[in-house]
Amino acid sequence: MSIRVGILGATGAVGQRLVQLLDPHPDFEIAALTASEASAGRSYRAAAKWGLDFPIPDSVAEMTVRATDADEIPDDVPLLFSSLPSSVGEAVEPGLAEAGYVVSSNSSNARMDPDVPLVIPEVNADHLDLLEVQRDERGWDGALLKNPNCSTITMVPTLAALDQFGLERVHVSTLQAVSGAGYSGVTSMEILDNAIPHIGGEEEKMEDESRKLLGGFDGAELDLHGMDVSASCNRIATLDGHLENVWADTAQDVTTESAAEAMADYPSADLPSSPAPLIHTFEDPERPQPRLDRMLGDGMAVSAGGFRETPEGVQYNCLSHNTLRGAAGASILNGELLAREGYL
Ligand SMILES: NC(=O)C1=CN([C@@H]2O[C@H](COP(=O)(O)OP(=O)(O)OC[C@H]3O[C@@H](n4cnc5c(N)ncnc54)[C@H](OP(=O)(O)O)[C@@H]3O)[C@@H](O)[C@H]2O)C=CC1
Ligand SMILES: N[C@@H](CC(=O)OP(=O)(O)O)C(=O)O
Repeated sequence: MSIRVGILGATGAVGQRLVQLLDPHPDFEIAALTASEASAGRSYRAAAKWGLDFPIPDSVAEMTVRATDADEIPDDVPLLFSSLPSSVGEAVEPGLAEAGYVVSSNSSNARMDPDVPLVIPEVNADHLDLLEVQRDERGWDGALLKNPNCSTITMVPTLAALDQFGLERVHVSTLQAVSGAGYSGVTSMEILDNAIPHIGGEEEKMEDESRKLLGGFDGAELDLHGMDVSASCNRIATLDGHLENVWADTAQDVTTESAAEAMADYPSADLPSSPAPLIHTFEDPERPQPRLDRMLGDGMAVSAGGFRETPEGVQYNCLSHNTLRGAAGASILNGELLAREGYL
């Protein structure tokens, strides 16, 4: 039987991707859509400025958008996917968890809170049990689970594959698509014929979140991974797909072949939205590219190529679809994990 789910921030860039991935989904059925007060009471068709290259699914087009408020969401909708602006997420997500909803959130608030699991199911599914600590500490019937930032999600599976060589330092420079800034984030006058060498807060998120994701969990507390991470984030004029240049310094010697093999062999998760293989590796040094490779694994795979040995480790490029694997698909994968592990 499918689980009834809600989408918070359903009219936005990520909310629309959630609609796309949930219509249909083997485990979930869309039962509620929320957005701001300006959209509440309108049909989804009228409220959403639909930006995907296929029609709004019939199942949601005439659904009435609700305000993002616990009183507006039916009690028989146990799981909420949240893609709200982080300031709104910060204001409403704890109240929803306290009211008994399990919230699988893509928004950046609370990602580094010590009792909030930050999860990529293929990398650190064991961190999910931090929810027991969260429920004990906060007295919640519901729960709050986060997926990481889209640039972090692109890089971390490749780092998880390399950690067998002893990761010590990581440098990363990103080339991020405009969809990452949301529909109103970057104007055409700012980005066409241009590149913007800074994305506010993004560097710090990559540096902190990757250490939490690759950290250890002993059943009570999380330890951050000991590697140093240094990031430089750049916006370029692609629509979807974040490309990243990574330098990984390792304690043990790593060859281009062993790095590529570790990534190609890195396992996917036994969940409906986890692609196999998780990481596509290319021998062609000109791949991966955003336009050619962002839809690998239905937009849920990571790809990597351009492997080169360096004096300290290995350098390579990696890519994933920022609004699918990096946002909506990441929250849904976490929802699938919550269902499998009995949290719903
Ligand atoms: N785009 C991306 O690639 C990624 C985005 N994210 C994160 O996901 C979240 C959403 O991003 P994105 O979809 O791009 O943003 P958008 O601006 O496109 O959408 C924001 C959504 O939140 C709703 N909203 C805005 N203000 C309020 C409010 N006060 N109360 C309730 N709902 C509100 C909007 O509703 P309305 O239409 O009514 O205004 C809309 O549904 C953000 O936290 C972002 O940082 C994370 C990773 C990647
Ligand atoms: N900042 C990212 C997208 C994003 O919203 O990230 P976060 O989920 O950490 O707020 C980008 O610009 O591509």
